[in-house]
Amino acid sequence: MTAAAGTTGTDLLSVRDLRAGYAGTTVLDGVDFTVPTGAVVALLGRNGVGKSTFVHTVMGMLKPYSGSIRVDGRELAGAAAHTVARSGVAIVPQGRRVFAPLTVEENLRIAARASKASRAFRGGGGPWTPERVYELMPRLAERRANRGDQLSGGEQQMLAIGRALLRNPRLLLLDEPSDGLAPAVIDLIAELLEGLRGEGIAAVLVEQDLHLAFRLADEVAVMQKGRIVHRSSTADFRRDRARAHSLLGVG
Ligand SMILES: Nc1ncnc2c1ncn2[C@@H]1O[C@H](COP(=O)(O)OP(=O)(O)OP(=O)(O)O)[C@@H](O)[C@H]1O
Repeated sequence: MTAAAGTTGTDLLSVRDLRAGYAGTTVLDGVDFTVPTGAVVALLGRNGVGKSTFVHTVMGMLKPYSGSIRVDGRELAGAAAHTVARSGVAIVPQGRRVFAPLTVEENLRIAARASKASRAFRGGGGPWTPERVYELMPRLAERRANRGDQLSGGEQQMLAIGRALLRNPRLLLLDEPSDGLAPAVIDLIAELLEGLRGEGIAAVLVEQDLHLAFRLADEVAVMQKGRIVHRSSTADFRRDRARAHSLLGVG
């Protein structure tokens, strides 16, 4: 992932005037959002403003009422999740959601099979395989015979990231990877995600942990009531503490 703030490259993800919600209620109320190719954009905001709803809608897990979602120029609003996945988008869902009764190895093999069946690899540091995931995360290699529900929260998060990588994504949607993890474990996850920067994978990082967001993101966007109300480089956002406080209620 290369530094992106201020770059003039094309946007890998371009979302315009996106409206979505549940059973007729409006949660996303005209979201405009972009991710430059290879960049990491943190999506911040207080609880309940619609961040998870946004990533679910981009992933095709929730159909939007209206608006545009383009990945590499291709319109995907309303497309099914498997079609979005074929376009190179993968999600690491909040709460991890690994297959609890299956081993680490089985979780990874299933993800690898689904990926192989659906599409070809498209660039970067070679296709992801379970072996490559183990190289990146030796902890998972040690636990390969353990069931999903026998893993620690941090190991489950690694497994969820590994499963997403096996989709060979160009764009990762990370929904609160720090959720429920101890600070030392968050640090491990941060190191892992930093290690991916060389792969050229772009990311939307939904995070409540500002330290983690600032450490990983090139740019910051803030959502309030289903709209993006602020966008800047991470460096500018960090400098303007008063603004961060007014937008997020933190100092
Ligand atoms: N499956 C659902 N059905 C109905 N309403 C939902 C559903 N999921 C979320 N909502 C509602 O949509 C709104 C936005 O929720 P969402 O989870 O997207 O917010 P968020 O910014 O990700 O919050 P958090 O940081 O707490 O996860 C909330 O009012 C929530 O109650």
